[in-house]
Amino acid sequence: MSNSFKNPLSIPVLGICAYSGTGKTTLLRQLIPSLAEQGIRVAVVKHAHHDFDVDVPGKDSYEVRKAGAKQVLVASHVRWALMTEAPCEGDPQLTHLLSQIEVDKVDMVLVEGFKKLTLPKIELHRAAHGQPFIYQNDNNILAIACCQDTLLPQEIQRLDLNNVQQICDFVTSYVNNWQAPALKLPLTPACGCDVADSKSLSVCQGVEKILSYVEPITAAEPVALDELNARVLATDAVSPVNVPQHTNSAMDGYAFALADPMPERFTLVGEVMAGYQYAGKIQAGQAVKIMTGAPVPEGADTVQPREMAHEEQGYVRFDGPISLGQHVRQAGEDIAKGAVALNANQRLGPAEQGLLASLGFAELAVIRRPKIAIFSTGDEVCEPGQALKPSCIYDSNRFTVKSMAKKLGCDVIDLGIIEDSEAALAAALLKGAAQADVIISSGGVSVGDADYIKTVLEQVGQINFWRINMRPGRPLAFGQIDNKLFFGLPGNPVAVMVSFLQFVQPALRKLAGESQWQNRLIPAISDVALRSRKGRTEFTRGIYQLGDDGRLHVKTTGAQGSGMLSSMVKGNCLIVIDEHDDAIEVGAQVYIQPFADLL
Ligand SMILES: Nc1nc2c(c(=O)[nH]1)N[C@H]1C(S)=C(S)[C@@H](COP(=O)(O)OP(=O)(O)OC[C@H]3O[C@@H](n4cnc5c(N)ncnc54)[C@H](O)[C@@H]3O)O[C@H]1N2
Ligand code: MOO
Repeated sequence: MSNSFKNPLSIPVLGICAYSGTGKTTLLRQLIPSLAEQGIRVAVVKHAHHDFDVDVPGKDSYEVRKAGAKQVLVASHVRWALMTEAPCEGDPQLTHLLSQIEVDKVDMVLVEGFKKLTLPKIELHRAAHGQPFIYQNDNNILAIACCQDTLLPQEIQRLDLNNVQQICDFVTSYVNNWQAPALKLPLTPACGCDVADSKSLSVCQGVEKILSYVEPITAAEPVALDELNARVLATDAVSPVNVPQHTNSAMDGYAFALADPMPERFTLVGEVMAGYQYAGKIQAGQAVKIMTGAPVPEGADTVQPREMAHEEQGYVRFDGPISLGQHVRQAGEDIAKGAVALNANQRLGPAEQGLLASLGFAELAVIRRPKIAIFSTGDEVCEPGQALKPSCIYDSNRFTVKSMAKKLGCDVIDLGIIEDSEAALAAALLKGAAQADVIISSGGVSVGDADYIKTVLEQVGQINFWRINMRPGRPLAFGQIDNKLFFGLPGNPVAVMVSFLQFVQPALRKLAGESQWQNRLIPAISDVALRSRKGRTEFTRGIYQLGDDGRLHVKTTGAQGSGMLSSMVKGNCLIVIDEHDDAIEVGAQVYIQPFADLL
């Protein structure tokens, strides 16, 4: 039986497998120097029996470990070793062990043992030992090193067990031809939408289909600078001025013309404050006292900060090295007059507002806000603030959806809770279509008896009911009512938010005129083992933080029920488990979508 293995490193990993006594260590001792001659620096991971020890009783490192230290790092100027007490059931995890290797110090890893893992291997075989071949039950064997008289099928690459140079050439060629697998990001066509079967769609197929129906709004309106947050620019913002307007000083100090050789001291001829200008021209050997932001006078090209200068009786002397142009901000160095400061179709936030203010804009043309009509369905759903009826729940979906839509700069029309009746639903859908660009409902898209929405939707528009290969958020209805977009999100509160983030968000951004937007994916190290199912993208709520190793680490928020909104509150990201993965081991890389963009 073989266990799946994914190389977490950016260098090749090659196994050497054999029954014990075949001569693995003897071969490694000869192979490693031969590889070194080829310029290949080798790391070795060796599986050992359970009570192995690298230390000797009596040594300080041994004694402190025996005293209970979970890790002991012993180091000299030539070598260091980290000993970690890590009792675990079964074999140690090779992926985790490999992540300890410093890939900038070696070119490949040879792995001895771990023969059940699906890593590429060379099998060592000695017929005289009477053991069976490993390759017959392991299709990861690249070559067999055996004695000359051993019979092997033609199709197997044969190596001479007693010819180290030949084995070295094979390994060298393997290393030289090895290519790191192409980066497969989840949620992109490259991730292999092929996994989806004919009855269901992968997440990227769903997004692609939805976006093909979205026509960006082009209508624009002038909006005051103060109100531009979350709006999308309708036209390029061309700078009417240079920023900064004048070449000015970045320090409180002295402005002068750099000379070679430098005079011993400069004659102080004046002082210039921010907001004022020095009227004259600076001559060789002269300096003016200058404040941060004040225009550098004509003739001066360099500023020395006050801390590096000594002023006495009308003169100034400078300490330390001085370079031409230091502490001088050139006119237009941030944004030049006539340059495009912000492109059309860019979403504006605080930084963009500040930049537009710095150019003197008081208002700008932006795309009109998309109008979104939102309602919840279900007789069990109650309005917050009212007494909760027996067997009912408060409506949370309308509030998460409204809030996310508002953050995306949409105008929200709240159609309330619609009872489970065909007439009420039809009326709500038609009202939404008459007033809004997009209608979003939640609930009633699965297969429950009271899911009237399906029948009604078939009457009022062209709606598709999809099964998306994802969790949470499997059922999704999408279509058009009177040329307005309709999203029927699933009822479960976490499923609503995840479906909104994956499907509604890109649609609303495109509708609002925003171009080139993509959900952000950031690599992080998983501190926990994660499970999924091949063919399904899993959106696990996670908490990411910077680890002590300076890398981003993530763990789950705990229980992941699709009705548990607390998981969205505790979390700061979704951990996206690709549809090709069914298991993520501790220490493996995963991708996360931080909530920072929207939640
Ligand atoms: N036999 C099957 N049952 C279910 C399937 C399935 O494939 N076969 N899919 C499950 C999945 S996955 C989801 S998600 C839900 C989606 O069902 P609906 O969209 O029809 O939603 P409802 O049944 O109306 O509600 C599901 C759940 O969510 C609660 N809910 C509904 N609206 C709100 C709201 N506004 N605020 C808070 N909570 C709400 C509702 O009470 C239910 O508990 O179907 C599964 N079942
Ligand atoms: O969409 Mo459902 O259970 O996947 O929440």
